[in-house]
Amino acid sequence: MQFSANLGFLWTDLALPDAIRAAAAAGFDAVECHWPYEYAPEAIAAALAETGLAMLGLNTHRGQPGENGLSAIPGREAEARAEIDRAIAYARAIGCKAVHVMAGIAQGDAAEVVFLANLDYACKTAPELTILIEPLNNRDAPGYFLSHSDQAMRLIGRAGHPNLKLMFDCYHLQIMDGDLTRRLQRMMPVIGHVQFASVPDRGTPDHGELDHRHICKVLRDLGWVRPVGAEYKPVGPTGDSLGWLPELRAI
Ligand SMILES: O=C(O)[C@@H](O)C(=O)CO
Ligand SMILES: [Mg+2]
Repeated sequence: MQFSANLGFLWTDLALPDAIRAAAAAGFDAVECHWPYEYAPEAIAAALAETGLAMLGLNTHRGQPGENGLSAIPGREAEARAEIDRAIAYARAIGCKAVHVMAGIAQGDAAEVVFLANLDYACKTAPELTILIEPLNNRDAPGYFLSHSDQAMRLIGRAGHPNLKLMFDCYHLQIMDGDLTRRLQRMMPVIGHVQFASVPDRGTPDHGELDHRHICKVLRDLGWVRPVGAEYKPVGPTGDSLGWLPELRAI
């Protein structure tokens, strides 16, 4: 298996270009991030070129403090699309192939209509990119519009864009939906990226209620060859948290 270091959680003590270098030195196959916007894209592109790593994904901006994205919020369409444009431009500038469009805190039919319209805009604006949507668990992200994988599947079906995919984060989906083996098998055709962390503490993928060796074997048997996102919160220095990597890499 191959792994991508999620630099939203790993090496957060370092500036993003140095975090990319640290991930390369630790043996990761790729990197991904959340919100890189405080860094000039040239600095990120240079670190990626220097290390040979790809940046697999980045997120649209969350909005004001306390917000968690704008794309499903009625009345905020102009801001949401400006953030989609900004994320797409940034992704293009650094050669990143996926943008996670964050829905925001909203509920109901009007939110769904707005989210679908904004996803349509993102998919048409950047047909060469993968546009990701990610169900988040409602303990960490109360009120977030998208919290179940079946809900995401319905939205992807209704949107009808081949570049709209599911971010299958095993951590969130174990909390919200469970049955991850069958869910991975069933949803594989529309999965654009996979992430994981232990449940319930969002720590290293070597303890807790999820067996990550099993998850990796399921992914391997389904023909998944892309790096899986290590999106966990290390307790101490990131470099001291990588004991899981050799065993899962050997699967
Ligand atoms: O799981 C997460 O929290 C992230 O993948 C994300 O993009 C939203 O914060
Ligand atoms: Mg995630």
